[in-house]
Amino acid sequence: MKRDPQRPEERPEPPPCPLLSSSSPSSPSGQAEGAGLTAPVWIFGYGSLVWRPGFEFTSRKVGFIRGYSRRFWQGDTFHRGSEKMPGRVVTLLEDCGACTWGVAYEVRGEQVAASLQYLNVREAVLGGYDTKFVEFHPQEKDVEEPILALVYIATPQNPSYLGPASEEDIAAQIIVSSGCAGHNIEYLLRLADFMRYFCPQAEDKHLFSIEEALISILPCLYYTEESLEETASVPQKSKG
Ligand SMILES: N[C@@H](CCC(=O)N[C@@H](CS)C(=O)NCC(=O)O)C(=O)O
Repeated sequence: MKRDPQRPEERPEPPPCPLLSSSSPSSPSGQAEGAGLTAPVWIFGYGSLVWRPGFEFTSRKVGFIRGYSRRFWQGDTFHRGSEKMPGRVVTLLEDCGACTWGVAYEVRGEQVAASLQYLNVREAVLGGYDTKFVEFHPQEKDVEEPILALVYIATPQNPSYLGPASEEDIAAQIIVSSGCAGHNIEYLLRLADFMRYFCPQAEDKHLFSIEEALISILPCLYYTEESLEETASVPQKSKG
């Protein structure tokens, strides 16, 4: 039977997450895990993880990673889309002059295995993301050294990768997509809101151009009370 990589149950097994060691209770890491002494792990989120981590964490910091740009270039047939209408979610594009802002979460003790097992399913198995380690730079200046963090990146080799498209086409695809986690519009707007409120100093032309394109297609999303009153006060053109 032809393998359909789009179907989650048929997706090729993702590479094992480096931190989910199959350590036995007798091995040092197994004993540490058993005693809840696992070393803390930092997980960097830059898409839905910034507003819906979905796992328990000890602390979190807003900040950025260097050398990557955020792009709505990953298809999604589960969380924010379907097999017939794949949604678009974000991944990272290697871009040596760029920074991507997001949130790093610190997990400790039993939170480590629980969060990594949860994310392995949500991101790797269902989302097509791989894992790698990056240097995270907290926004707070009291932390000098960057923090090593795990990040989930969807590479062009994964079967759901969609790659570049115009901001207008991406917005149009987002407007018609929804999945098990909700509408793709919510995914875009919550990420844009996160950036506006928590990283107002950061630029993200790609994200805000898509949001702008979406508003021009769906202005109702962004009418405020005042603008509706203004519109109402505009004298109606006489039908002639
Ligand atoms: N790995 C990125 C993107 C994560 C992401 O958006 N993954 C999708 C998987 S396709 C997801 O978890 N969606 C859940 C949701 O949309 O609520 C991050 O760190 O935030």
